[in-house]
Amino acid sequence: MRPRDRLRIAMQKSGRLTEPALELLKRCGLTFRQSRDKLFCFGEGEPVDLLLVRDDDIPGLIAQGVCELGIVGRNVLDEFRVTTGRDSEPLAELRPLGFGRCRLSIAVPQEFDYSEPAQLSGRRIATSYPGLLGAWLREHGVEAGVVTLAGSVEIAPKLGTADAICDLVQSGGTLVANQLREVDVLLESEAVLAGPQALPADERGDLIELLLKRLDGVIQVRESRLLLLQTPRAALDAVTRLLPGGPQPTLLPVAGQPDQLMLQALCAGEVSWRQLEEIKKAGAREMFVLPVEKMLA
Ligand SMILES: Nc1ncnc2c1ncn2[C@@H]1O[C@H](COP(=O)(O)OP(=O)(O)OP(=O)(O)O)[C@@H](O)[C@H]1O
Ligand SMILES: O=P(O)(O)OC[C@H]1O[C@H](OP(=O)(O)OP(=O)(O)O)[C@H](O)[C@@H]1O
Ligand SMILES: [Mg+2]
Repeated sequence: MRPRDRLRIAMQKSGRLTEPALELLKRCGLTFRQSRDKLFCFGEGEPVDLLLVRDDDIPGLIAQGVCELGIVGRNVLDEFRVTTGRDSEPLAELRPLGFGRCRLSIAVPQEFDYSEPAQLSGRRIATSYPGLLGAWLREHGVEAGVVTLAGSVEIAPKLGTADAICDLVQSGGTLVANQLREVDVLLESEAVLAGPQALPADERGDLIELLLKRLDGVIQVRESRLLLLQTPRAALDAVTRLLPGGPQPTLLPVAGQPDQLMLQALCAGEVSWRQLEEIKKAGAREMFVLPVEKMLA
């Protein structure tokens, strides 16, 4: 029997999600003793250990109870749930983590005049996600051939083994390089924390709760920006209306300029150049957008 008082988290051993996942766990106060070429890393501070595996294995490891949590792309988690029929089973997406963003899309050769899914009827579609693709085709009442490939899916149309593909897209560079065009999105994906719908009724449940609280704090701070600006009192209403969401701004007087105010606002996300330009048009100036390192309300 394995001890029930330590938690195991599975994550990708080597790939796109490895560095950001480790960084996130570190920010949550978790550090690990073993070197990264090992499969198992013993947690130093908290009783939380790491399993370093292929990302495709993560949902199965959680479902089998080998580990309690996993950091994995939503694309991999949902593919597992669809193909194993574990949609309603207690394998849940506990938190979106905000990195590894990409989408699972249908792409066709440039010359394919695509306007709707029905045009895929009778065609062959190459993919590494037969479960998600099959579900999408059924949903749209399309009968198409699904050609399952482990990788290099984008080459299939050129080789004549498929008429279209269903693959991950981020910048779109891979599609352009292969004269393909993205025409439909099946799934918006990012790394997620996967785990049990119902927490284990032992120490591990308490640990998961603690970790989720820390994670929420870390994610909130990571996505927060502090906006500082100066505005004439007369423009305050207009400027305030344009501020990206968040709590009420703090206002401070500006020494020697009674008609001016210094405004400080915590924004719950990126502040774009476009938003800044709009705020400036409303009368603000001396604008600064600062990242937030730590926050204790
Ligand atoms: N171009 C991309 N940009 C951003 N995120 C991506 C991109 N491609 C894939 N991802 C996300 O990152 C996850 C891991 O991608 P990676 O290419 O490292 O996986 P892999 O080759 O399947 O690795 P493994 O060896 O663990 O099986 C994907 O499942 C997806 O969620
Ligand atoms: O839209 P883009 O920014 O081009 O990204 C999409 C590509 O990234 C991933 O492949 P990856 O680069 O991991 O190559 P691999 O699957 O061959 O390992 C994915 O499978 C796509 O091919
Ligand atoms: Mg993989």
